[in-house]
Amino acid sequence: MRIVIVGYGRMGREIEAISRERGHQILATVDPLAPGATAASLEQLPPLEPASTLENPVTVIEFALPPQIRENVAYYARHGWHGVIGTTGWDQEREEVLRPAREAGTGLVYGSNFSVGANLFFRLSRYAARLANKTGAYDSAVMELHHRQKQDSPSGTALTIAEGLLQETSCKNTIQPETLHRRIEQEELHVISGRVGFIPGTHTVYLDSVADTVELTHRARTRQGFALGAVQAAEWISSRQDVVPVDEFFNDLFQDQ
Ligand SMILES: NC(=O)C1=CN([C@@H]2O[C@H](COP(=O)(O)OP(=O)(O)OC[C@H]3O[C@@H](n4cnc5c(N)ncnc54)[C@H](O)[C@@H]3O)[C@@H](O)[C@H]2O)C=CC1
Ligand SMILES: O=C(O)C1=N[C@H](C(=O)O)C[C@H](O)C1
Repeated sequence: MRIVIVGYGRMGREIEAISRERGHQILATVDPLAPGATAASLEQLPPLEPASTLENPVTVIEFALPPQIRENVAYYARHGWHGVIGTTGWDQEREEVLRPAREAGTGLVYGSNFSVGANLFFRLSRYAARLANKTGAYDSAVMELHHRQKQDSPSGTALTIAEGLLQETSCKNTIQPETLHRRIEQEELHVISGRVGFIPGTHTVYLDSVADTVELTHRARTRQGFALGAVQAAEWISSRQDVVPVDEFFNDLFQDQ
């Protein structure tokens, strides 16, 4: 695969290492600040030869920051690049961001967490919430802890977990990500964020009743799990022509339709 890496920070460097281990070619790394990047912006990148085609695609893997996501995805679509978008913090403009790729018919897979473990966890926490909901006895909440450098809050992963819980919990209909200075309403699902030290990403779902608490936790030990999943998703999307959430990649991997 011919890969361009956009965002050459902690994740970009992990992705470069894993891509090389898997025999892929890194055409360029793009980052306005990171030392060692090939170009500071997409516009400064020389034309890639040969250009991206369905038979010989360029696949971009982006783990950057959200302010320029709209321009970036439009650029990838214009150049016929397929892509993996791991950048978080742009959920509220999802459809506008993805539209150019849908119109261009390039393959694009996006998601808040590309690790196998987190994607197992999305499914397990949703299943647990479904069972708890049937009893009518359990309240729920989500808590996430990340390193001090993280810029968005709550994490994209916490929001994905929370969206899954909302789907399964009849008495809740809204995510509450703020610190509250009042009693929480029954229909609000509290999502609590903490920032400390170097934690790569820990997410806990609480299902709490008068009798007991069920706690489900996913704890990333390093960033390698995120990066390996992203490179595998890039291999998968490079021969497709649709725009899909990462869930679809994991449906194939888990053979869970
Ligand atoms: N989906 C997933 O599995 C995961 C997603 N993430 C997300 O990936 C993103 C990056 O995470 P890290 O690598 O830890 O952050 P980081 O801060 O180490 O690296 C981000 C890099 O992106 C660069 N950047 C900012 N705007 C850019 C642009 N327009 N074009 C190119 N580069 C740009 C910054 O200069 C920085 O070097 C965050 O949004 C984070 O939440 C992180 C881990 C896993
Ligand atoms: O910024 C991070 O580090 C992470 N971001 C993603 C998120 O926002 O969910 C994934 C992972 O938790 C690490």
